[in-house]
Parts: sequence; structure tokens; C-alpha cells
Amino acid sequence: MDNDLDEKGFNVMMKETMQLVGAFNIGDFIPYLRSFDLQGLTRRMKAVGKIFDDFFEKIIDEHIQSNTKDEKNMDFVDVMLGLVGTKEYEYSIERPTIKSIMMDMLAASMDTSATAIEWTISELLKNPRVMKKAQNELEIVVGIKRKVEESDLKKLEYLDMVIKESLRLHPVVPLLIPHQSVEDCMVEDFFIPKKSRVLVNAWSIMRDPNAWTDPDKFWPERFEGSNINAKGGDFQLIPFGSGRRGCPGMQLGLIVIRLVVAQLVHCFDWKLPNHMLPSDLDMTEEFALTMPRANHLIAIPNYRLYNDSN
Ligand code: HEM
Repeated sequence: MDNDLDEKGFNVMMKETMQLVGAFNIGDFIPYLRSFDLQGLTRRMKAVGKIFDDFFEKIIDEHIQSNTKDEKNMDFVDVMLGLVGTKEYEYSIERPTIKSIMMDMLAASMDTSATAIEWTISELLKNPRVMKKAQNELEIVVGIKRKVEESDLKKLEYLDMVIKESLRLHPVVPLLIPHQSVEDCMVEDFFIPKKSRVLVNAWSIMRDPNAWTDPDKFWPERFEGSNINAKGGDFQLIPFGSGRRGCPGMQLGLIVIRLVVAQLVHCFDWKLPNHMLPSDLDMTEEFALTMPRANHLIAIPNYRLYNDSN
């Protein structure tokens, strides 16, 4: 349940986490100020850390008590618990490892995918022409008598372009995750000393007018006949980062976004509330480690698939 994590609810806690992780912390840059915690960030981080830790402890305890052995009914936590103490891997899996992976699954996987889906639907509502074209493609590929399934995704080329375009304009992790150079190196004319903290501004790269025509325009057709994909090999489109520390959940993330967006636009026609015009839809971003909408999207669905009562 939403309030199992904390009475404030899952979303509020996740937002607080993303803001804290993305905040500019003076102590990171002037280390002797760190212990004073002038901005109160460490205090807030410890409080959030404890809430998540208690929650994960409770989940692990519940799983140990239920002691599921039947493979069919085992969930993610059961599988990880089954690996505790085994010598199957070169590294050992213990309770803190399980808690960290659970945190990854909540923050790195669920929140990111949900943010990307909300931005894509927002862009589709703001651009009714694109929405119609995506719905037409779904009607041709899937029809209106059944729901779209994962196996349909590879045939939905326009949808793929829509999602690439949405990730380009609204990168979920706008500055990626801070990296650190392991050795001295040169990048073009710049000398980067060993142990420098490197921030990659993916947001600005993906709106760079030298790389993109009309960079601020939502225009999925720009990918027509182009080989550019979002998987890290084309540096002008890096919503998942690139290289060894690029996002390991990219494939899962892409499938989830494609499938959920496809189902939402295939099953429903959408309109904005209070006769709002698409051009009036507020697209303000909120900056933290991730970049969600400042205000959640509110839209009204109307079921559009065929059913017997139609
Ligand atoms: C829309 C979905 C997603 C987006 C846009 C996204 C984006 C990113 C980005 C930009 C990074 C940083 C890469 C870098 O700094 O070079 C990252 C890292 C990471 N992502 Fe994702 N991600 C998504 C979904 C997922 C999913 C589904 C999972 C797990 C199942 C996941 C797990 C991770 C992890 C563990 C890291 C840290 C990797 C490391 O530090 O080596 N992500 N993600």
C-alpha cells in the first residue's frame, strides 16, 4: 500500500529522495564545511535513509517468515534471499545487498519509467497530430478488437520514434549520474585530471542546435530513415547514458515505456480537463536527480476499443 513506506506516501518519499540526491551540496565542494551540514541535507538524507531501511527490513522479514520454496510463487526478494550465503557468485549477497537492490528497483527503475511515460503522454496531448498518427499505427498493426501486447512492439515504428523524441526533450536523468575520471585524460583540448567529478549535461546535448534541427520542437518524424537510437552509441541521444556505467536497465525501461504508452493511447482517447487547449498544457520541469513534470498531468480518458456493447 502507498502508506506502507511512510504515512506521507511512496511518491512524496521518492520525490524527497530524488531532490536530496540531486541537490547542490556545499559540503561536496568545500569538505571542511561538510560536518556543519549547513543546508541540512545530511540530516534529511539520514531521515529518508532510515524510512527506506525500516521498510526494506520489514519486507525481508515478511519474506523470511513466509519461506516460499515453490519456484512459481517466488518473487524478486525470495530469489535474492535464496542466494544469501551461497558460493554461486564471486561476490556474496547479504541483507544489505538485497536492500540496496530493492532501492535500485524502486528509484532507478519504477520512478524513471513512470516519469518517462508521463512526459510522453503529455507531449502526445500537446501534439494531437502525433497522437492521432500513433493511434492510427496501432489500429493498423493491432486493430481495435484486442489490446496491444509486448510482441506487437517491434512493428510499432512510429511509436518508437515518439518515445525517442520524448526521451530527447525530457531526459529522465538530465545530468546523468555524476562520474569520476579514474585517470588523467584529454577530451579534445580539455585536460581532465584523475578523480575529477564529471557531469554530463544530457539535457543540453539533446537540445543542441548543432546536432538537431528545431531542437525544442516535438517532432518524431526527425527519426524517419535515421539510424540514431537511444542505446548509447549515438552521443547526440543519450537518455540512458553511455558506456560501462550507462543504464543497465535500458532494455527493460524501453519495453515498459513502449508497452504502457502503447496501451494508454490504444485503449483510450484522451482530453485535457476544463476545455484546456493543448497549447495551454503546462510543461514546466522540476529539477532533481530526475526531471519529472513540476505538476502531474491531469487528463480524461475515454475508452475507444471495440467491445460487444459498442
Ligand atoms: C525510462 C527508463 C530509464 C531511464 C531513462 C534510465 C536512465 C538512466 C541513466 C541516464 C543512468 C545514468 C547513466 C550514466 O550516468 O551514464 C542510469 C543508471 C542506472 N539505471 Fe537506469 N534508466 C531507466 C530505467 C532503469 C531500469 C528499469 C533499471 C533497473 C531495472 C535501471 C537501473 C539503473 C541502475 C542500477 C543505474 C546505475 C548504473 C551504474 O551506476 O553503473 N534503470 N539510468
